[in-house]
Amino acid sequence: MLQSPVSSGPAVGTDSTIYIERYVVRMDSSSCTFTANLRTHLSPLPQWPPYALSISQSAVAKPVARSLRLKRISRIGVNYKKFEFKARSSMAVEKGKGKVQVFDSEEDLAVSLAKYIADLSDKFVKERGAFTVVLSGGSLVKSLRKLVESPYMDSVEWSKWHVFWVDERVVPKDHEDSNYKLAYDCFLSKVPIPPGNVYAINDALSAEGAADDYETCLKHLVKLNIIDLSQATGFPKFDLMLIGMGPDGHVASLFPGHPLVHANKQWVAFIEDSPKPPPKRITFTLPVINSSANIALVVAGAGKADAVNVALGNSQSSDSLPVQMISPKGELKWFLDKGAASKL
Ligand SMILES: O=C1O[C@H](COP(=O)(O)O)[C@@H](O)[C@H](O)[C@H]1O
Repeated sequence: MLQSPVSSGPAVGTDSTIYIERYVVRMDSSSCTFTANLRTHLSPLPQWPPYALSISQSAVAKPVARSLRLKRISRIGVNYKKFEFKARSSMAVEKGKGKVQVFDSEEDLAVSLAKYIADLSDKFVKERGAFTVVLSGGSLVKSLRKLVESPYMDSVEWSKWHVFWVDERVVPKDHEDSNYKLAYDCFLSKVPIPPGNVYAINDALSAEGAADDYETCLKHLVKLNIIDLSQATGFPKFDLMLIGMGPDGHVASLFPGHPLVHANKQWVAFIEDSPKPPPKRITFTLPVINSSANIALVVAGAGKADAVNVALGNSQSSDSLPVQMISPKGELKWFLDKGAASKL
């Protein structure tokens, strides 16, 4: 089974043939599992808080799906092969609300996402000596799996990463609903990010307390220049937010029709009546999300096609879905698989 480009990822968006230097061929599956011994994993958790130590409709063009032609050319050795490779994604289409890329499969999406994240990591580490990354829960985390493979495992400067959550369920960190646990099992436990750079919520507090505590922590990290502050908005400016979307068009824990969507004062808000269980959660507010330097909206699966169509299609619907309210000061990039883009 083809797993990861070793020396360069497949460039996308052109008709041209792309030469991939080599692919690692493995028979095992890379999907994450949840069989880890959490107690062991949770033992090195950092203290909390760690400092006591977020189309122009006329411009919409239908993405053109391209087919994969994979032809083996030659290679020495068992694991390394050279392929003639046709890009597996459609052209990147510029829309008023960002750049949209549609991939033939979620696997191709994951390959491109890894390269995008690694490139941004390089850029920010060079520019400011740190990389602030905000994760979502849910299906987004599985799409990060290529980052824990070659070449990124060795090339990314993990020690410079600072990891946050755009939303978190107020449950113990070893609970199946915890976004922290999901990220830990699938991603964080496999990369050498210093535990003190992983900012989980204080799960001993109420939802309100956890939101206040998280906001206090963010403010402290702004003072330390670990997180940038947007001069334009006065809200924190994260280097990259990796945001998933629910089938109903919710992002973070901002749900359609919920008043929290309009919260514009606080950085971190709490919710105790989330329509999606569990009910108690904390979430970044939209002004924080939209102050990001970069946002990747990662959406896979036909079950989300309707919401994607509302957000990016030609329908004249009003701004009713939270995902439509993502409009960052920085760059917005959509990573869609064919299923998610099937109604565009
Ligand atoms: O509850 C949540 O849902 C969204 C979407 O999850 P998905 O599994 O449909 O991708 C997620 O982005 C968010 O972080 C999470 O708390």
